[in-house]
Amino acid sequence: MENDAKQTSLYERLGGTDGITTIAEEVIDAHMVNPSIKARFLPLKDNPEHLAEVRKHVIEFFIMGSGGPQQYSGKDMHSAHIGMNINQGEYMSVIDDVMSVLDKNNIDEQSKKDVLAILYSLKDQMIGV
Ligand code: HEM
Repeated sequence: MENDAKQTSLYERLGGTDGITTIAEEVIDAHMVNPSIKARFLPLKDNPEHLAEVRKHVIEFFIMGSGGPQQYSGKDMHSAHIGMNINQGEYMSVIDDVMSVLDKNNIDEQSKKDVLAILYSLKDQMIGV
């Protein structure tokens, strides 16, 4: 019973801090080469300090959002994406990249569904804002 998926936090199922750090890094790397959204992310490479900060925030966000022991120190999702006028297609591309990286890291189906539900719940904070 203790090892039942429902008893294990999403944070643990994603591999804890080390696993989530890898996942978050790979998601950002995937965005940088995804033809539909790379134009949004490639400019971050011009400012490595800022990119390092964004990477740190994305890692913290995943850890905190999955129930792990991490305070998120970045902007709220509306403030982080305001003025970008992100559309549905771009939002789906981000989700696609996340799901591919979860597959690559052998994350189970239930955990993928849990991540999808969290990302979906944030949709209105970043689309068209
Ligand atoms: C559910 C989906 C998403 C989540 C959870 C998410 C999460 C985040 C987080 C945590 C940050 C860091 C904020 C900070 O440093 O304070 C960030 C930044 C950013 N996001 Fe998203 N994001 C999502 C969707 C998108 C989409 C669809 C796009 C555009 C295609 C996008 C483009 C960006 C960019 C360009 C930045 C860097 C902003 C900056 O330079 O400060 N995000 N996102």
